[in-house]
Amino acid sequence: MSQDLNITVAVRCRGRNQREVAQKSSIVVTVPNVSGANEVIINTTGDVGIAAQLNSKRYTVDKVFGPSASQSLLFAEVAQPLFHEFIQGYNCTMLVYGMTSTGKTYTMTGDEQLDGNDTLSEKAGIIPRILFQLFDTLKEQDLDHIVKCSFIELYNEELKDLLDNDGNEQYKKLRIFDSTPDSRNNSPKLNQRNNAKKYNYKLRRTSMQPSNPGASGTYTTMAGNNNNNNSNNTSASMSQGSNDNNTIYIQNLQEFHITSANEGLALLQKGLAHRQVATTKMNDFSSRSHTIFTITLYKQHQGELFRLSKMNLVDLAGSENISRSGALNQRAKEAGSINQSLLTLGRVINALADKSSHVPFRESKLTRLLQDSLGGNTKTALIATISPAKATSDETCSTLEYASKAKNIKNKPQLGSFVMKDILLKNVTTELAKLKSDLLSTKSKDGVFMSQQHYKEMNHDMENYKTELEEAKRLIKSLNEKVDGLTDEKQKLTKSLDLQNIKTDSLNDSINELQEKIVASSETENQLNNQIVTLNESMSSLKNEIKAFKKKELSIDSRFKLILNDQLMILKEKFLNQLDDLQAYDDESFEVQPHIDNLQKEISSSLTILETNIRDSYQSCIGEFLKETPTLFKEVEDNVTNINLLSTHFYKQISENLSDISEEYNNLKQYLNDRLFQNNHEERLGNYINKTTELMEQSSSNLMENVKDMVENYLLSNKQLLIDSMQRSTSDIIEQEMKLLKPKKQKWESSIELINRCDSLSNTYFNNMNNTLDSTKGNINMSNEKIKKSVIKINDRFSDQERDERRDVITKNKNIKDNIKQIVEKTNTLKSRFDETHSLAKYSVNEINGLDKSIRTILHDIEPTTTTNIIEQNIFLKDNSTGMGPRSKSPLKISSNNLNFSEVESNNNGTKKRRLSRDEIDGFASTQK
Ligand SMILES: Nc1ncnc2c1ncn2[C@@H]1O[C@H](COP(=O)(O)OP(=O)(O)OP(=O)(O)O)[C@@H](O)[C@H]1O
Repeated sequence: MSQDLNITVAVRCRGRNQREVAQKSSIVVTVPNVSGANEVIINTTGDVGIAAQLNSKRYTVDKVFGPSASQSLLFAEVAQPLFHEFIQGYNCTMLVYGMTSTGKTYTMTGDEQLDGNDTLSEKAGIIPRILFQLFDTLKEQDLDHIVKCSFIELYNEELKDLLDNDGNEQYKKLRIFDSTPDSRNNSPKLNQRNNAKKYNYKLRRTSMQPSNPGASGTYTTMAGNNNNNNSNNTSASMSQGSNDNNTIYIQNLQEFHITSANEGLALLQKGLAHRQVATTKMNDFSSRSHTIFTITLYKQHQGELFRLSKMNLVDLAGSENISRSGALNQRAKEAGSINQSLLTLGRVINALADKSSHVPFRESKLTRLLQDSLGGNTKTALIATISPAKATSDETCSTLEYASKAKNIKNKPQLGSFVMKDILLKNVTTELAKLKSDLLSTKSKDGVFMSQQHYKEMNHDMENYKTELEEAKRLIKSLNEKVDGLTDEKQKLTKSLDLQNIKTDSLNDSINELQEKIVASSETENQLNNQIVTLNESMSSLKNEIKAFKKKELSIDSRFKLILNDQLMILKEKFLNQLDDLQAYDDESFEVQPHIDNLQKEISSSLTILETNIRDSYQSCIGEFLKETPTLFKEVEDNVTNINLLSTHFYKQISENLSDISEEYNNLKQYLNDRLFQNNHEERLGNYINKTTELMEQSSSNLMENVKDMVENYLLSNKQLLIDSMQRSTSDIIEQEMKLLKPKKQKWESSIELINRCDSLSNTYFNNMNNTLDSTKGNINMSNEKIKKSVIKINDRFSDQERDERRDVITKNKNIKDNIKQIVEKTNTLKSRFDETHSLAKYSVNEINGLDKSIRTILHDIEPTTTTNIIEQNIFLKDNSTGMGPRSKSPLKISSNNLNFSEVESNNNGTKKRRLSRDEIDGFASTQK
């Protein structure tokens, strides 16, 4: 007779997670740090002190575990006792229940991976630990045994075998059946089950093949207690509550025979991989389904007798507050389904706790599956997981409510049924034989040896497979066609992509070329700038040299003026003085004409040489100017021409490049329009590309236009700037120079006029002097004649004696003597004066030579420079054009041939000579200044 036993209820409270810490959600749950209490206190009011104690809610359970409770502690305290029952032959169920993200999966499964030494990690949950404990215990007990596993999922009220899938998504549909003994007897399905006729014939590649008995049967019970001891154990009825004979069966559920904990772990991992998990606001890996991992144990009891027991390990999906979890669409649907099934579970718990006459097991699949575990024949433990945070205190209260209620549920645990070894063996052998036979038949293709039912099922399966195969073939064909089409398209696209790549490459090349050209252009531009700088420097040096030249010119001018004026004045003064002296001897005459002629010649030749020298110096100076100026101007002109040429070349190159680019763009556009995406089904893409191309083209051409305009404007403005600045500076300089030169020229011209006037005055002076000398000579000759005639008369008058006497008389005649003496003295004085005049004239010639030398030195000092030549040439060229150029003949019209030093005022007698008045001399000097 079985004893009623309460469900064991434990509460596990984790620490606050990162989200709760981030939300600054305070801790409202009081639990021991590790374990040791059986009460959970929750203060939802926010009171402190005694008020808090009074107003807090208290929930009593069997065991309470705090945040520091380890997985091993939980296993030891809650799972291990139940495991012992299981190994004794009891059917056991362990459930984890609680709000989402409170640690249900962590508690039930935890870290299921093995470390390098094939041992479990500290974080391993209950299932891995049970598997290891089981095989360790079986090994210790050294009893014959068979262990099998199954893994089911309840997702959105749909049952799924998590171990069924073998790489494809086709799951066999699982169906729940429950039957009374009557229905079992009458049910064809039950008959099938009883006869162990239904097997899953799917061959397994691993050692974990579904094994008979029961394990591979189509019908599997959730509870191992089987009232029908004669059965082959593929069916097990389980007593539940008052209805002992109500049993749950799951059609098509597969069980896998395992021989080690590792194999069980592998199955667990495989099933978990297929479980519905999603990320929610509350949990990154939230389980969206309920799962049940079942371990079935056939353990040798006594002799040939084996005991069947089952351990159901249930990980429920978490209840969640949809508004808080932020679930939408699929997640919201899942949450609705989860909450619905949990609500039913809660009602079942309530009904069982309240010992209600009606327990709503059938209201959800979850409660139907757990029918035997809650109030049935199993030993059950429930672990309620909670969070300590205030944010979830409502859900925590609700969980604790159910947990404390569940504590009141009483089960009637029963030992599992016995199975005879021979039956087990027989079933296994039969199954093996069938499998072998099927295998052999298949291999030899000489027929089929199987039951009618099996054959029908096979046929049915075959038909299904055929249909599936046909569908698959059709699918493959259509997929192949699609693949072909896609391959063609891919090839076309690849080709066009290649072409496009080539075009892109060439475009890139063009762009690179253009960039190089732009770089070259910028270099040219730099060169131009440098040339402009050099030109500017030349201009400034030219200005400086012009300034220096002007200075020199001024100094030459002043020195020349000074020398010319002074020397000429001195010369004239001397001549005039001598003329005065000469005129003092009015009536005297002697032979001075040859000296005067010589002197005249010498002075004339000196003046001619002086004139020639001055003219030569001036002409050589001007010649230097004229020679050098064109060179510089030619250089400047060449530079400007070069700049022009370079600019034109650069502009031409840029224009060519721009037209190349524009052509490339046109080609690309043409190509994009004509060749790319011709397929109609790509129309939208084509339109889009065309639009994009147009936009690209538009923006590119805009860009190019901008660049072109910019470069063009830049070049033009540069060119214009250069020309303007050249023109401005040149014309400024020319203008300035012309302005400065104009008075100079006038002065030069006036000085030349003065020299000419001086020349004519000299000529007059010389003529006068000649005339004076001629008349003096005439007077002297006349005096001579008179003397001669007087002597002849005297001679004629007296004889020789008389002549002697007369001579004596004459000699004696003091007057005559004195007269002759006077005449001789005068003649000597005149002669000496002439000598003096001659030497003075010589001195004057020397002076003039000195003057000539000074002028030469001054002119030699002027080093004609290129820049002055430029300006001079420019000026003279300009003057030529305006009729202001240099005279073809020297302006110095000094004629030495007609050089006269005195002006003779010819009166009618031709004897009266006039001296130049002092006023005339002063007037001449002032004009010279
Ligand atoms: N006691 C604990 N100690 C350490 N970490 C824990 C504990 N409980 C839960 N966690 C961690 O909290 C996270 C959520 O846990 P878990 O996924 O097990 O919650 P759940 O209740 O199964 O949630 P859901 O119902 O959404 O599936 C996991 O990262 C888990 O490792």
